Formats: sequence, C-alpha cells, structure tokens
Amino acid sequence: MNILFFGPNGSGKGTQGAILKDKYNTPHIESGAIFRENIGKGTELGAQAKAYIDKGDLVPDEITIPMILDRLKQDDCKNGWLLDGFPRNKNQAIKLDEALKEAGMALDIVVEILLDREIAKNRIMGRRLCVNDNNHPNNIYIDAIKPDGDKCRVCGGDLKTRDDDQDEAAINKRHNIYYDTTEGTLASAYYFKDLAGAGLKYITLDGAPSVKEVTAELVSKLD
Ligand SMILES: Nc1ncnc2c1ncn2[C@@H]1O[C@H](COP(=O)(O)OP(=O)(O)O)[C@@H](O)[C@H]1O
Repeated sequence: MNILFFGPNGSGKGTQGAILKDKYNTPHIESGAIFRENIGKGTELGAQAKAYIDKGDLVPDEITIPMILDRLKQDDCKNGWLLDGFPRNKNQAIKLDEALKEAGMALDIVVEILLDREIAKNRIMGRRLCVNDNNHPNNIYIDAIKPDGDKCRVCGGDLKTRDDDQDEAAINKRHNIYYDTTEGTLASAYYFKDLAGAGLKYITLDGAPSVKEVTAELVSKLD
C-alpha cells in the first residue's frame, strides 16, 4: 500500500502513523526525520537543510523533492510506503504525482487528521515530559491527562518541557504552512483529495478525541 499521512503538529500524527506502518508492514518515511538524520551525520544535505529548519522554514523543494523521490525508489519501498511530512506544499504534491505516474505507481490511501489549530497549539505548549518515561502522557491543557500538580500523573516523577514546544512564534509559523489551503500542506492534501475515486481512498480522522479513540476511528475506516 502507498499511503500519505497528513496532520498538524500536535495532532498525534507520529502515533497514528506507527499504527499504519505496523498494519501494512511498510517503511514509515518521515521527511523531517531524514533531515535530522543527515544533520546528525554531518552530510552535505544535512548542512543545507539545517539553516532552513532552524528558522522554522521549509527546506527548499529543489532539495526536498529529489531526496524523497530517491528514497521511494529504494528496495524496502517495493511493497509500499507510508509517507509522513511530504508533500508539505502544492508544488511538492504536483511533483510527487508526476513521479508516481512516471514510475507506474499509484497512491492507495491518504489519511488527514482534522484538528482545530488552537487545540493543536495548546497540545504542543501544554505537553510535559516525564523524566522517567517520555511516553507518560501529561498535558496541562488536556483534562484527561492533566499532571498531578507539577508531577507526572502516571508515576509522580518530575516533569520538563521541550524548548521548541514553548516557542509560540515557531509553532504558529509551522501551523501557517500546514493550514494554508492554497499553497501549503493542506493544499497538497486536497490536491490528492480531488484525485480520490480513481482507486484512491481519502480518509479524514477527528484528531480531538484521545489517542485510543483516534486509532479506533482510523482502523475502522481502513478495513
Ligand atoms: N516536505 C518537506 N519540505 C520541506 N521541509 C521539510 C519537509 N518535511 C520536513 N521539513 C523540514 O524539517 C523540519 C522538521 O520536520 P518534522 O519532523 O515533520 O517536524 P514538524 O512537523 O515539527 O515541522 C520541518 O520544520 C521543515 O523545516
């Protein structure tokens, strides 16, 4: 299965993407993770991308598009892939569509998580990480997982915040790109939505409920 996954920062896209990856046993290709890996290894690509990422901008298409299209040609993608974080603008969507047609490949599923922008921002800014286990869910803005005072609600451990979670300007910048329905990431999702029907299944999920409820909706809509 060839799958695209869309969701704003704060929508739990990474969590739901892992469900899809396991269900279809495909590689989970995350454009941001590829950039971070290259930055970590000190590659030329990493050096080029870092300047843009640090400013909260998108890495230019002439860098990003060939990087992702090359990745989709690798052997492990033969039986399908889950692409997460690409396309992120209309031009990337058009180039992906052209490359798929050229390779005689087709998209099978597009998943879009719907989440109000303010809720998404609060989830990011309200996130608290337990020093004992980052997976202990604590968020000061979500009643269901409010911390126990200033301690982890699961184990009572100390809580910390991720620096980039508190940079409201950077969060707004990323959300401006995501929620832009003319040239931004939602424009790229809708580009494929308009193609839906020709064997392409477009699934929307309500991102507001709990992780478990979003997963249940996702699984019910895939079968
Ligand atoms: N498709 C893309 N096009 C251009 N830049 C990208 C793309 N995907 C990721 N990036 C860059 O990598 C950074 C990290 O991406 P990601 O891990 O998805 O985090 P976030 O969702 O917080 O932006 C992005 O902020 C952007 O600068």
